[in-house]
Amino acid sequence: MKICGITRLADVEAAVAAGADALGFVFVPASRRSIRVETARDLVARVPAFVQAVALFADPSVDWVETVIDQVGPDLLQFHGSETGRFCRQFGRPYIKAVSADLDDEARRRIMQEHHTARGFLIDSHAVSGLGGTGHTFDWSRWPRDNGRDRRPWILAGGLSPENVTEAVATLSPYAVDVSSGVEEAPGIKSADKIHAFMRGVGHARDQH
Ligand SMILES: O=C(O)c1ccccc1NCC(=O)[C@H](O)[C@H](O)COP(=O)(O)O
Repeated sequence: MKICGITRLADVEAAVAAGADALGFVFVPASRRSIRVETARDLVARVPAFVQAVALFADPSVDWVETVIDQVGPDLLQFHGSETGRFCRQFGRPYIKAVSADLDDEARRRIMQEHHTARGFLIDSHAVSGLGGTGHTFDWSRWPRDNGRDRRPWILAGGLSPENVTEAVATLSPYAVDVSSGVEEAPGIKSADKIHAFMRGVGHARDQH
């Protein structure tokens, strides 16, 4: 379970207390959840062992990614734009790639081949436009069923909330879920109550399994 778009220490603490596996920090200047490098560095320093700090980008410059790596020290990179595999690999860091749920099987397979070192793929509503964190669900019948022989994980994102996450996990059995808008009071301002409700929702789906 990843909680994305964190900007405050209180939200780091709430997500960790609720049992999040990963926390996302948005380094996309145009985003309403964009965080300053100095703030992110302080927050990441408070992330406990075994919880991953994830740095999000959308078509960044090489310099920007290197600055974030050097100054923030994320565990994982997440790319939301049209970055090539070569671009993402050059940093020598584990990364995941966001993929639009609108893509057909062939286009998605091409991206998976191109990103042959990616550690996983985030299936999201608007990734193809380089955007994310919109709070929009996609048609879950678009969820990819056939991974072929590629065993890398698919992460479900896009419009998840405490209200729909149980059904989403029970229906699609994703490797992980990623949420931002659905646990917020305002962009970048999370709600501890919603985070806990979201985690309970995931737990209900596991109980049904
Ligand atoms: O959050 C943003 O503003 C953002 C901007 C540009 C690229 C990605 C962005 N966020 C990605 C995410 O928060 C999540 O990985 C995912 O898209 C889920 O978002 P949501 O639909 O709000 O739950």
